[in-house]
Amino acid sequence: TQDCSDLQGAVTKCITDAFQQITIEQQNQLTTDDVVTSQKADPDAQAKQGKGDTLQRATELLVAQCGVEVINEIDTAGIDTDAIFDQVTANAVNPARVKRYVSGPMGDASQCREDQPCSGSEPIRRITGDCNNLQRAKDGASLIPFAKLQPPVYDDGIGSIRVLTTNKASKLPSARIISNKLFQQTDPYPVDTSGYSHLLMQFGQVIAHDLVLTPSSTGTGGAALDCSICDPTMYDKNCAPVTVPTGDPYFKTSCFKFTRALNAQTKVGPRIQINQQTHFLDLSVVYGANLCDHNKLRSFAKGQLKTQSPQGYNMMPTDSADTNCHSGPAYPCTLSGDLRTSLHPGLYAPQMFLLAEHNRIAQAITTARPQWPDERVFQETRRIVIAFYQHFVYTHYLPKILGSTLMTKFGLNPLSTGFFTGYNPSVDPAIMSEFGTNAFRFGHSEARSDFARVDNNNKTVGTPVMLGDNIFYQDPIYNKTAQQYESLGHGLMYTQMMKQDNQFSFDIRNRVFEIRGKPGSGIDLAATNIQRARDFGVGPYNRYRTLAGLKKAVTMDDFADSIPAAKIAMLKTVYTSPDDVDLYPGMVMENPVAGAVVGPTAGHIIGTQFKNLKVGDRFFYENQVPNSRGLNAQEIAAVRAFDFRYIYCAHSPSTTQIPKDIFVYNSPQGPCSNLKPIDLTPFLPPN
Ligand code: HEM
Ligand SMILES: [Ca+2]
Repeated sequence: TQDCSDLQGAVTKCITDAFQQITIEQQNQLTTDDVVTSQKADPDAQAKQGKGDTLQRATELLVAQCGVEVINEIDTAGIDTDAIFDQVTANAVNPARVKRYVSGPMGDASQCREDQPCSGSEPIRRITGDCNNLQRAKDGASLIPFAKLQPPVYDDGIGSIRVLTTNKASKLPSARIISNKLFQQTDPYPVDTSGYSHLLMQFGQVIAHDLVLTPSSTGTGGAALDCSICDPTMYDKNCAPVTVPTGDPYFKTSCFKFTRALNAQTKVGPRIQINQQTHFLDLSVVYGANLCDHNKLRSFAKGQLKTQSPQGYNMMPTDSADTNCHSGPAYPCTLSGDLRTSLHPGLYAPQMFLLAEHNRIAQAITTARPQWPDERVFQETRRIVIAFYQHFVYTHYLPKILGSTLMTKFGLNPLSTGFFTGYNPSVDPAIMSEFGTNAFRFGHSEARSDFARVDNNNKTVGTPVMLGDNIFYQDPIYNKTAQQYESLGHGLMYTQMMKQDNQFSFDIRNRVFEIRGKPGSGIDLAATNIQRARDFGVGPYNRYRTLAGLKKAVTMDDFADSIPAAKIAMLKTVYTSPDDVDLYPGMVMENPVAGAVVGPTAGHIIGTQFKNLKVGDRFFYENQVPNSRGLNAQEIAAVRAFDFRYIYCAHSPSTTQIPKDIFVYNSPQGPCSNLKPIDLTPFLPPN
């Protein structure tokens, strides 16, 4: 072994050994063709994994030899472990294999990235999110690591998934056991008492897909790891399948699949996860977060995004190469800015309406300014659509989720006149691990198993689409007798969502990714949320509730300031110490904040995130940042005057009336003819 006093030598030796070990392990990896995943890593993300895995192993070897303090010593000594990795792998015998490992140069030179240097005068945000921050060009860009509210707590201090209790004396219960005890729905299940519609759930998922996509680890050459193997001696180190107890009410196997988030660390130290979406609220869910995806979506004429019209319906383009798709080729899945659009049929209508409105505006601009080239029309349109979407999220979505107290506390209320002056380039907008893995997954509790199909008059036009039968099946979208996606769009407005609490619909808890006719072939999403937080090293609930002003619990009963006694009693059936309660169950058991959907802890994390997304986004629609092109006074007035409901009327031909508030299921209807398109005059300078 190497002498730890020669740090440089010890690091080099450990990286060399780690590289060798990982290379051999890769040859014995078990991969599979039939894994369906919503978290598929794109090629640029994949290119980072070999380096990440190698450096995690090197860190493990080094710590075993020199103690955990070595990580800090390396930093203090200024040793560039990234460079040592590059040296070591450059000397490796097999250049083809190394290519997959050396992510830095290869990843950055990818054709999918926008590499030109930042210039302060760029009129519109980039597709990849680069250069939003002029001091730190990569802030908020796609493929950049998640931020963290609290440092990660991996069991080994390096990167192993959290399986131990906080005092390390025993093992945490399996996430499925926790779900069985705490997350089952009563029958019938409680609906939301504020009268919110299922569309509030659905729109939340669109926002989630705009903000977060955590790529999963892959096997060699991008193959899917087989993480449904239950024997720990057999599965890859990047698998962490969830143990199913014997006698489980639904699953007959002893585990269900779970793939760890891809490790993109670039130096000796802890494991690091990245976001494949742009972190900003910028409709990357519609436009794509890298140039390769983006270019596939555009027609490159008149500013249009591609569409198609089978059976007379205006639809998104399809992706015949989508390996997740169970219903193709007869009913192909959808191509959009996010690979999860075909996850279930409820997502289609809201995403389609945004795309269709882009095309409507681009057409109007082209008609008014026929001399403008495609690129100019496209980007001007994109700028308008992102602006009214941001306005809608902060005006109509967030206040319902957070309530007025938290909206005010975090400074999230939109202005009705003038400009926001709080842009702060020192704020990192990055999505926080705690937000992506848990807090913003509160919406899973709102999702029903049944997605109603009704017409404009709320009359049934087909049998409800069951979630568990339709994960990555798109045939309901093509069903013309049941009015295609229009009836699902209406159904979302005219049914209640489930209450946001610790009850999850049967399909969310048992049938996500299930293959038709094969009960038990899917996963439990609520349990997966717990496992995902452990995967990221997100610590327990007790570490977070204090941030929201609650006291640190010493006994389980101390949770009484936020959790009702009956639910604390439930927590006691799975956890013995308050320090072990996972963040997700803690949050969904909290009483909601007055006027809010979520409780204080989720509310704190979500509020902090949307604050960072506002003050840390140079292109936020309310900004007038010196030397950056924001909306001018007339433009922002047009955005504020625009009623978002217009897009539900305009792009669903059978819709002639619309609820006063599309997020309130029984709110009075009014005619669509009262709603006007956005006034484009301010966006059309004379030339
Ligand atoms: C029918 C409804 C929904 C289904 C079937 C669904 C399914 C999923 C699945 C399979 C994942 C990946 C889990 C993992 O491997 O870690 C996920 C992640 C996530 N979901 Fe949902 N979801 C739904 C609704 C929602 C809603 C309403 C929200 C928010 C309001 C939401 C927010 C999120 C977030 C933030 C993530 C993390 C994304 C990432 O890290 O890549 N989801 N969801
Ligand atoms: Ca985004």
